[in-house]
Amino acid sequence: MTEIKVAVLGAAGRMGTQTCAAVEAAGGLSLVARLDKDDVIDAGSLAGADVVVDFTIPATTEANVHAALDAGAHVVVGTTGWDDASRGRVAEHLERLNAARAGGSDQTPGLGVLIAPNFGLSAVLAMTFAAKAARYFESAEVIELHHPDKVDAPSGTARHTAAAISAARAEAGLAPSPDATETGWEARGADVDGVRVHAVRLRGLVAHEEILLGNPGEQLVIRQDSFDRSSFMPGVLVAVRAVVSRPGLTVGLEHVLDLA
Ligand SMILES: NC(=O)C1=CN([C@@H]2O[C@H](COP(=O)(O)OP(=O)(O)OC[C@H]3O[C@@H](n4cnc5c(N)ncnc54)[C@H](OP(=O)(O)O)[C@@H]3O)[C@@H](O)[C@H]2O)C=CC1
Ligand SMILES: O=C(O)C1=N[C@H](C(=O)O)C[C@H](O)C1
Repeated sequence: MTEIKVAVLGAAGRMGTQTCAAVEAAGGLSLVARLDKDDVIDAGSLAGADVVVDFTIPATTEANVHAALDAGAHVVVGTTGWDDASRGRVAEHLERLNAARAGGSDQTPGLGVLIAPNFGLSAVLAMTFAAKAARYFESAEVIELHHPDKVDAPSGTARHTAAAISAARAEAGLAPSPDATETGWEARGADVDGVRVHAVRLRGLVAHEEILLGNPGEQLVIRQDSFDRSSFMPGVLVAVRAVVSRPGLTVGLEHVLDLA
């Protein structure tokens, strides 16, 4: 593929605006469609896009992905709100479409969907380091801090981080983090796969995460800060270029960056 044609969903939003500008400025990519709320997503409105990038809202992102796939496009998703069930439905959709393609005369590679809870390199590295360190610590908690216009909590990044910590702890045979709390559970944050996650919303912030790992007499703190949404753009462009040759479902930019 010489030039990758890109359509952006949620194009008028905070991330969509920056994504359109980044695609327009990038070599080898061209922006062919900007869609937002109330725009129909089909082959016509996507204007021949090879890759659709979704930065919309949790309530609509899954439906957007199915519509983009039905229009024959690969999809990069930054929107939050995904769970095992919604990811499973997208994986099934991809299997069906790609099996039909393989059986036909069309020899183009299968379609791919890349869902990345966070495109920031500092965040992807923080999650990777946390997953690697988790097996060595008795206690693990996550604090995510965001701008107060964010509609969901805990953040998709914190959910992904907690899931990775939880999997590492389970593999190492660790017991649950010690916690003698008997009252006031509402002050202990959300339970995400057995890891406590605390969400802060504060004017002036963009997107930040701290992973606290504790042992008797010591603590490891892993912290990342996105001070500006420009921090997400290199990762978005990496994902757009990668998804066209990654058939099926990929969750997490760490797989594309060979960090997994
Ligand atoms: N993976 C990552 O690295 C990052 C992910 N995010 C995530 O991306 C998502 C978007 O964040 P952000 O840009 O800050 O949010 P915004 O609210 O600024 O943007 C969302 C945009 O989507 C539009 N929209 C709503 N419904 C639809 C629809 N059905 N079809 C198309 N567009 C629609 C909104 O329109 P209207 O305002 O008119 O409703 C708005 O323009 C969030 O889930 C956020 O958590 C954010 C930053 C980084
Ligand atoms: O809404 C945001 O701003 C962000 N959302 C993503 C999330 O929920 O993890 C990624 C980043 O934290 C910014």
